[in-house]
Amino acid sequence: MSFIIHNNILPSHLGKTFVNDFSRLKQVIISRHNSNSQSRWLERQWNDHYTREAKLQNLKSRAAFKLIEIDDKFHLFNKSKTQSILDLGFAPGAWSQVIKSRSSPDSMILGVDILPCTPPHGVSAIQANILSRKTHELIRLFYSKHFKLNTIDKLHKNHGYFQHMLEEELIRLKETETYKEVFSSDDNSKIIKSPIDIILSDMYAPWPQDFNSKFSMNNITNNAYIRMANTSGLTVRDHAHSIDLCDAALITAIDLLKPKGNFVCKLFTGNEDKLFEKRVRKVFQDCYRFKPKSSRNESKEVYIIGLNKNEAIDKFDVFTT
Ligand SMILES: C[S@@+](CC[C@H](N)C(=O)[O-])C[C@H]1O[C@@H](n2cnc3c(N)ncnc32)[C@H](O)[C@@H]1O
Repeated sequence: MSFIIHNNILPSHLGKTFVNDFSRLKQVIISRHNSNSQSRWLERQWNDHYTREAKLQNLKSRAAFKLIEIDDKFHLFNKSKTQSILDLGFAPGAWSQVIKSRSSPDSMILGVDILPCTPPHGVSAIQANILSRKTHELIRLFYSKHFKLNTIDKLHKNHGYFQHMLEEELIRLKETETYKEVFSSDDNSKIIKSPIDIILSDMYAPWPQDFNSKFSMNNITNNAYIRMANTSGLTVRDHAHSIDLCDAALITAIDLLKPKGNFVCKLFTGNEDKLFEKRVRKVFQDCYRFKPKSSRNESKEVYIIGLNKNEAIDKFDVFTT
């Protein structure tokens, strides 16, 4: 079914080519970028141990090592247990690669990103904005085994589904007898209200788009981003934007995570981060703040880990006190 998208990992010869041509490529690329800040950024990337290691291991980005460190410490993924795992802001897909390699083959892994991106092999993906309530409904549908979405339409098998297509699909689904039977039935056992074991969010400013892609100037994508990035002053904006996305991830966890489920959320620190941590403490029995070694010292990012979601949560209480 085309709602589930598979792609293939880079052919292994690409890794070898990368190593052989490494120095030459470095010179060419750095010399093409005149501005000091661009050159400094590129220089840092080339010299960074984790960036090089990610290339060698065919990982989509160095972000993979942050999740590896988080999992080594908090033991989220289980190879011998089927888990439902949601990766928010999954593009370009390094975390999804780690999740896939550390979880059981039967686990259901869904990536959600506002940008179009083909997920790693064995991972499913939708292109949608997590700030939209409809996205939550679609995620719930995905994990509900009662539905097989889009069995015929293969139009977007390489790029995922755009939000409006998913919404059209949802409207169409609501008319079907199966939907009415499951979601309007008094038999609660059929409804999987909170189907997910682990929710991870590494969301932040959209990953640069592939400008050769026909989707690169897609308005649906860019409008949503512009709406979110509406504060002034860079550090303040980074923090405010990050808190908005963290709250969106926390609401997703309140709505869709099973009791005892676990949560990981990237946060750019600032004057509101203690408040966010306080909110996480109301939802989970245990809450930790973790800075992986692979996260650069100069970066303001930290990861908030919520373990063992509480049974009953009063959303109003979480967000008002
Ligand atoms: C730092 S990247 C994630 C990297 C990813 N964890 C990996 O390992 O490859 C942050 C992602 O969050 C996504 N994002 C930002 N806002 C979003 C939103 N409102 N809904 C869904 N995804 C969003 C961006 O498009 C971007 O791809």
